[in-house]
Amino acid sequence: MRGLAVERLAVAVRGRMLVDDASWTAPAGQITALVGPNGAGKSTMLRAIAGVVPERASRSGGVLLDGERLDTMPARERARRIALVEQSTDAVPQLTARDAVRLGRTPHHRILGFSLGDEARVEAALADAGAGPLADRQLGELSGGELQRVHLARALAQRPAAGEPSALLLDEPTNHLDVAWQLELLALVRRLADDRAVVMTVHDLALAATHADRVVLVDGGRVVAEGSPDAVLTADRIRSVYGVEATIDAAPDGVAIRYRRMDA
Ligand SMILES: Nc1ncnc2c1ncn2[C@@H]1O[C@H](COP(=O)(O)OP(=O)(O)OP(=O)(O)O)[C@@H](O)[C@H]1O
Repeated sequence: MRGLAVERLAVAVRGRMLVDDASWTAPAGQITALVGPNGAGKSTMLRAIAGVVPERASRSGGVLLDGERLDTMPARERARRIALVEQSTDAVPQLTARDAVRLGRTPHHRILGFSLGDEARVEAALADAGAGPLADRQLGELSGGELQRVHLARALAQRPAAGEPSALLLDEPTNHLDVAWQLELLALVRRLADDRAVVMTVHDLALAATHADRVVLVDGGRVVAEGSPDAVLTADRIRSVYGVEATIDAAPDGVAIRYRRMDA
């Protein structure tokens, strides 16, 4: 399969399973939404795929990109293929947005360092993520949504040349974004998914059902279901995983979901 395959991934800290025997796929050319309650293990899964695990954690299982094992690949090579955009990347406040995005090109540097081609990729990534006007601002003075766009630009700058297998992992990318920027971001993510696997964690199940091609539902570190949004996001599953009643309706431009408490 072209894309990402997660095979029996497990992450444990002091005997506690944060990710528990999780297997799922994210085909290239599609957007896969990773959904589940707070603490379900979504961020831990994305980080483990990118090769990052908590201190003193043990990890097992495999991750393949286009059939090639990522977990045994040298870190630099893996960093060229997998870009992870996190909710709260430890940003250096004095860095300008452009410099932060330049860091995304680091895994591609050869001995001579930054090339003109790298500069062009940085400017294009800033523009694609809607962060062009922010390029000379310092990270410490940006709003949450502005910072989110800079993080996305950095991941875009990191991606390899077209045609090379790659995956983009986005942890709550719509967080902090106003509605207009959410739609911009989702359109951009759709374009990026054209030739790569894109995985995004989201809490908004209607957004996942409307914009993702596939949904992976996790709970307690385990995969509860995976497949098309309408197969995975049923009222029964939402009740058993989130403990709320849901009414799911087809809307002209996607899916609308209303929630109420079980005892209401
Ligand atoms: N460094 C760590 N050490 C120990 N436990 C951790 C660590 N990081 C996360 N956890 C625990 O792992 C579990 C999964 O956390 P994770 O952040 O992956 O969940 P999530 O699904 O992304 O949640 P949310 O929707 O709230 O962001 C949680 O119980 C969390 O407390």
